Amino acid sequence: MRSNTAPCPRIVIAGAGAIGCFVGGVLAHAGHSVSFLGRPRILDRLRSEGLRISDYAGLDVTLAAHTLDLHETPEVLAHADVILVCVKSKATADIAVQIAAHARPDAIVVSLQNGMGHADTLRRSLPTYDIRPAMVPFNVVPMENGRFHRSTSGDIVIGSGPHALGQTLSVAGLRVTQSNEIEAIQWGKFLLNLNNAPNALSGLTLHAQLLDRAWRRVMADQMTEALRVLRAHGCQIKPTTDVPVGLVPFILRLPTPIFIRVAAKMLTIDPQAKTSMAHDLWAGRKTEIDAFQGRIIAMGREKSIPTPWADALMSAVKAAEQNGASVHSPEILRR
Ligand SMILES: NC(=O)C1=CN([C@@H]2O[C@H](COP(=O)(O)OP(=O)(O)OC[C@H]3O[C@@H](n4cnc5c(N)ncnc54)[C@H](OP(=O)(O)O)[C@@H]3O)[C@@H](O)[C@H]2O)C=CC1
Ligand SMILES: CC(C)(CO)C(=O)C(=O)O
Repeated sequence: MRSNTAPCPRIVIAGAGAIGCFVGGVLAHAGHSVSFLGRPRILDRLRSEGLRISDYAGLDVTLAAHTLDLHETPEVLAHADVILVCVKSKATADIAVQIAAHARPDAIVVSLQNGMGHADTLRRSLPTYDIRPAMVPFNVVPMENGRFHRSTSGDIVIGSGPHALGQTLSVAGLRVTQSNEIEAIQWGKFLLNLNNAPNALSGLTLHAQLLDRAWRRVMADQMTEALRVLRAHGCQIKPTTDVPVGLVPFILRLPTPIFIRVAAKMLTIDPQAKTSMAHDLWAGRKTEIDAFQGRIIAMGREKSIPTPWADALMSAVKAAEQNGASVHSPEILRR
């Protein structure tokens, strides 16, 4: 970034989808200069309807179409002080090449993606850039007519670095903090993302899935399996909530009436929320399963730890990607 104190950096959203449109919309609404790089599928809707951003706390704003700076080609990256990478895991290497081709060398590149290792992928093409991994704790639901609704709470955390970027990006409706422990924080979120696959296969909203004990047991069992693998690798894990990670599987296995009382905070989700993988799978798009269960399978192999849950969920999601999504029961996955 040109200056440590640049009051209003130019921000480019690299990948205008659910997270990119919501975060970019909130920043633009707060007065930041924001450009959106995305696909016609999304941008055409924004051109005709504007960008509507809403959240669980009552935010509901439409940014008029003529105020939006929308781009389908990467030349816009040349104007960025800050690039927020909001593409899915598999698109990271491609966007890194585009950033390398167009962005200024002093642009700060922040990965707002789920999964581990995206900062490293970006660094391979951008070895001299200030690259910041980040963790987005909340869910954004892409809705009809160019509306993006944030359905859960939490602050974005970005890795510490030379600029007080968290402060710059914090605006009304969106708090961004910085941390020296970003990798541990990302592992904490990674554990939650292991539920993206069961949620997608269940066909349920997150709220309905959490109220179903059989699905909660699936979540608990695969989290226990993943914790064994991550601990064998010595990974530091910081939970995204006040509950220690080791306790979460126990809480998930509780009978539903007790779970509802103990985990009231976990159930504070808007009724329409589904994971990003659910949206992809049911729209016939490829998912991020390789970055989630795929990672556990690979890490398990390295330590000769069997990962039957990750294997089963991987197979079910790959089959659904190939043959079309269908509603699964928790019992089918248990076989
Ligand atoms: N949705 C959510 O609630 C949350 C998502 N995340 C994470 O954030 C990341 C983004 O997720 P999400 O917003 O849901 O994803 P989306 O698929 O909704 O948005 C990404 C968009 O970027 C586009 N894109 C990909 N490559 C390029 C490119 N080179 N140039 C222009 N546009 C491009 C994609 O198009 P195309 O599909 O054609 O490639 C897509 O429209 C993921 O890692 C996800 O796990 C994190 C927290 C919550
Ligand atoms: C739902 C949430 C916030 C956690 O699993 C998410 O990260 C996603 O939808 O990808």
